[in-house]
Amino acid sequence: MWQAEHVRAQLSLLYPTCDIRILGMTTRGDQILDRALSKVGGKGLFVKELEVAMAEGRADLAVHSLKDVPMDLPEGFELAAVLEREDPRDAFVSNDYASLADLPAGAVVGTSSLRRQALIAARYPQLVIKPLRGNLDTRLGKLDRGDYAAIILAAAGLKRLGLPERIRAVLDPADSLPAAGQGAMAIEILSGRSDVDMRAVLAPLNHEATARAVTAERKVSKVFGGSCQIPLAAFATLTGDQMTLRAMVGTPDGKRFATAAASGPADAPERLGQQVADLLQGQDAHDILAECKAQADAADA
Ligand SMILES: NCc1[nH]cc(CCC(=O)O)c1CC(=O)O
Repeated sequence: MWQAEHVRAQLSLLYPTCDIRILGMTTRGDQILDRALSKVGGKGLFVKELEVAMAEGRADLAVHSLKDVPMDLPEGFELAAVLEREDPRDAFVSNDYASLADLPAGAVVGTSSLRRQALIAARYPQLVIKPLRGNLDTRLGKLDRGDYAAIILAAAGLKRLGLPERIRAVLDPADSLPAAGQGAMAIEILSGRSDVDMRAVLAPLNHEATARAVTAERKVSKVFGGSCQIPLAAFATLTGDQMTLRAMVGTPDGKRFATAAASGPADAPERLGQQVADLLQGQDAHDILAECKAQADAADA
């Protein structure tokens, strides 16, 4: 809702005579809270209902966290704008400890993200990772109740909701490489409407540097099937007209990783994404993916 309000405010400034209303919606991703997203089957868990609303003419655009948007949208939909990125990093949140390194052996860390789980297990094998789902308030509530010694959240969500003081430490991307698209919002529309050029309407909201970075990141994710079922990270940074992209795939237990990085012209983000994905494939990414599947099957059994 914060994100929708943010877009509405920007559009109101651009188009003061336009009446912009928010149609609040709940998605399957919001409703199913007893399972990790990696275990809830299907793609687009946070976007499908919004697409249905657009297809039925009840909404003209949908505001998403880009991290939750599938790499391939259903036929007839497209992303019209990517907004300037908020902090892309993961945040360490705790009432008692200052950082992951501070936690005693056996301390319980909350996250339902396979990526965060793998990264923590690799660096801090003495910690215990337990699932944590729900919106931000729910997750913070569970921490405050004492269910966890610490939890890991996206810094972007905490900052947007005015809770930056809950961040005890931001995780350095070198230790905890962000998910593709983390911290960025995207606006989705129906393609090819004849009555109004929505792309042109929304173009002023597009942030070109962010759009390029996330295009490279999402390309890596796409090559690996673009799902929440494997620990995958991809993070691009821009310096002038050059882009550097780093990515990793690993196993949920944190025992195996493939990592890769490359730089290239910022105006060819897909090529850079493919290049980094190829570098990952050149390592034992294939084996790692097979092992992810084995670990998921074992966890389900
Ligand atoms: N469905 C999970 C999700 N999707 C986007 C964000 C955070 C906000 C962002 O990345 O823009 C989160 C929560 C989290 O990672 O803690």
